Amino acid sequence: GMETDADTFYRHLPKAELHAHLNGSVSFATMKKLIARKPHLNIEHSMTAISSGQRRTLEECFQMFKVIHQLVDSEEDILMVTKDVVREFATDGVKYLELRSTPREEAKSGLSKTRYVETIIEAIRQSKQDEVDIDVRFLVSVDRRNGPRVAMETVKLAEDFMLSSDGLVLGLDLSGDPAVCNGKDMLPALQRARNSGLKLALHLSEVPSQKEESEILLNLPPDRIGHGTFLHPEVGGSDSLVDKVCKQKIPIELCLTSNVKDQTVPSYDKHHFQYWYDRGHPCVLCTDDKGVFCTDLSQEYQLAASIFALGPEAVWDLSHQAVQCSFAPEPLKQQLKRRWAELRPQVLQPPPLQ
Ligand SMILES: CNc1ncnc2c1ncn2[C@@H]1O[C@H](COP(=O)(O)O)[C@@H](O)[C@H]1O
Ligand SMILES: [Zn+2]
Repeated sequence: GMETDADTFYRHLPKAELHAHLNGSVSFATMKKLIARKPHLNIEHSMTAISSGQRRTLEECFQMFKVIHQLVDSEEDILMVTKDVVREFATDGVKYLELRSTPREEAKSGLSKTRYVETIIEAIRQSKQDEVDIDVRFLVSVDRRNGPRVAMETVKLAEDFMLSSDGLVLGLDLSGDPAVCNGKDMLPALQRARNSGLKLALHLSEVPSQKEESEILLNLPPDRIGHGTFLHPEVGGSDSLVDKVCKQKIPIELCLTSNVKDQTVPSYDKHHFQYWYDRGHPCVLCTDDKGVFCTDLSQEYQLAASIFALGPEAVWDLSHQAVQCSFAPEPLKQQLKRRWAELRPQVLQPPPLQ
């Protein structure tokens, strides 16, 4: 449809995306190219994305990732997908992106976990060379489904890349189906990651009844929390969990459309953004899986503003705060903050039309 002034404001607003899973971020255009490469799989776009107004269960979402993984299973695919995703975030006005992905080995295409990460790093470098206007860093994901042994291997892989990637690999993400595997078993791997200087972004309390696990993981503590949907007492969490998060000022990555479409939150206006934002807690709006949930970061900011009645200044402060919550080293944070300051007058007080 037509772009309104509001659309323009949110697209021009400089943004930092801190919670984006690579294979969940594949756009419709890229999906078409992948499906054309592998017609024998008989995959249709409706099997990899939840269009507007539709909902699925979290379980169904994890089925979708399996389908997408069939389509993205070679070095060539990963290179294309990463470059496309980076370019799309840049087009949406994202100036800083922390991309995350689970290293996978694929016997069929001869892909190893090391090559998987190397290929993503190569795609990030190529995007920089092509002068795509965005700084990209990478977090290595641990899929809880694969258990503690693989988690430890993944941490070692992440450590190696942290030291050899010129600062592109900054941290570790714990994700995957929360119904599978107790996060407590991941503790040794996560502790090791933390001790070696990897930043930790952990999916926490994405579903109810993970109180005990969240208590334990919050003691690490993580550097950021993904979702945290069921941490507060009103939804079955506890004061003790909220206290831990608040006292340690652990930023929370909030993904509105993701949570509504996968039905962990009943509706946009009931989203826990409100709870944390009202307490002045650091909140970061993110997309989670822009491909699967058919959204982009501009849309997430626009939704939050309209549902929680945020004015332009408040929206600006949110996007500015996201830089502070990032894992970027201090000089890059300062550079990004200067960028934000330069763009501010154009975005908040656009010059009058000629
Ligand atoms: C919707 N809520 C969510 N909760 C937990 N984990 C999620 C997720 N969305 C995505 N992932 C994690 O990211 C993987 C896909 O990207 P990569 O292959 O790693 O790039 C999924 O398989 C899952 O492990
Ligand atoms: Zn996620």
